[in-house]
Amino acid sequence: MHTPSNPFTDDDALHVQEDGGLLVDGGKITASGDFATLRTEYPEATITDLRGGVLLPGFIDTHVHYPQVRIIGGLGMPLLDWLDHVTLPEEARLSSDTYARAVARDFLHGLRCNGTTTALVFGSHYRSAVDVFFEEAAQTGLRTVAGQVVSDRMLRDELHTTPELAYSEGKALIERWHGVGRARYAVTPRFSLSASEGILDACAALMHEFPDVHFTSHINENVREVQTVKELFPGSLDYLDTYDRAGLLGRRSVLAHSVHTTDRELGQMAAHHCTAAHCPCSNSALGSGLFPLKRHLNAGVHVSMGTDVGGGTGFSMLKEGLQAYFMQQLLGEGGLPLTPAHLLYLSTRAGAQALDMQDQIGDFGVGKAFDAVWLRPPEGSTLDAILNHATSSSETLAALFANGTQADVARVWVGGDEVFARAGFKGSEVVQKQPPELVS
Ligand SMILES: O=c1[nH]c(=O)c2nc[nH]c2[nH]1
Ligand SMILES: [Zn+2]
Repeated sequence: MHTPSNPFTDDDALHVQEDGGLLVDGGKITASGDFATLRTEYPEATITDLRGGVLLPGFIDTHVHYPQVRIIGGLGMPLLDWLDHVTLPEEARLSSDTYARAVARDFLHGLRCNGTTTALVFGSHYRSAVDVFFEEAAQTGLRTVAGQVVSDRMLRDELHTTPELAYSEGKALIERWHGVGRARYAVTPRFSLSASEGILDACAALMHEFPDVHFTSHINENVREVQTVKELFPGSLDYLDTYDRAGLLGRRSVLAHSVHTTDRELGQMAAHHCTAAHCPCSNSALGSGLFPLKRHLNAGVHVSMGTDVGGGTGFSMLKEGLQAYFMQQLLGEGGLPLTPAHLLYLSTRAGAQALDMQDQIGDFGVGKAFDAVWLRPPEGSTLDAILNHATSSSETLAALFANGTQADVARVWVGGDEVFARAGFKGSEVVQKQPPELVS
């Protein structure tokens, strides 16, 4: 199942192939269709038999923090208290490269064992911890867009930098990592609350010098945060304007949360072709608010989804999709009822568009990389029972979002390379050189 078009504008966006096949060559999809037909057309192809499960495009998480994997679950606080008491003390520990490497491994494992194949990752405030992250990411084969987080006020001294250092360290990281293997760079001021105009200008200088890097930050997440930003930037029209004036907004800009965004800001986000990364579990856990999805879409703002680990509650994009659905239900008249096709789109293709990678990933179209997650619930599990009795593909997809967890992720590929296999599903036992006799 995949969504090669946008279900918010196309009622037939969900494509389902029962007993389908994908021909993969050099990591890319070169043909697709009915399995029996493909088997006749390509008799020499090695077959990976994925019956008994559902194959989806790999999930694309467009907002997630690498230093926060070990503090997931700090419930009971609003954003600014949670940052002070839980998050920033942990982020300061990444001054140690040894600690940072262990955290990076935990983080990357969390992504791939949940079926996430591409992520836009908030890095560390420490340059060396960002190097460590990219080194470890290269080992896993995941696609990562990541950057050094920069701030020069309101956090803790050891996490602050200067505009000059932000520029020089950012430049060195871009030159070392951007476009190397599956890594890309994102210029990442933490949020305007912790950034002077000088830091935002340093970020803009990097983006001017390297026009194909990405930009990401937070926006309009929490009412107290929004008020403080207003006081800190008296010359700006609103929160978005603090980034806009610095020249940071464009097609590759992803702004996380956007819960309390005004109509003026939405109009400007659309005009700049920015993406809002909706993080429903984080918004629920930190009590930030209910994301106005309908207003974003009506204004023409592109929306993707992120887990926001560790404000969010885990790496599962299935859980995130379900929470997005819940929040729209809770909004009543103001909400947008979401179908399983919307949830799949938000978890996959919408993320590819946010990263301007829609020509390479996000669906199973011919020419795309084979980035995929095979969901196969353990035999005897509740989800297994539900899927065995589902009467339509839409029911199957809804059940995956409502019940699916990490335990249901059996195999994951990026560019045709297997990056995760659950115990018992390691490649060789289901790959056969000769086509098996089909068993109905
Ligand atoms: O959810 C969030 N997590 C963070 O780490 C953060 N920093 C600034 N604003 C933030 N919001
Ligand atoms: Zn965040």
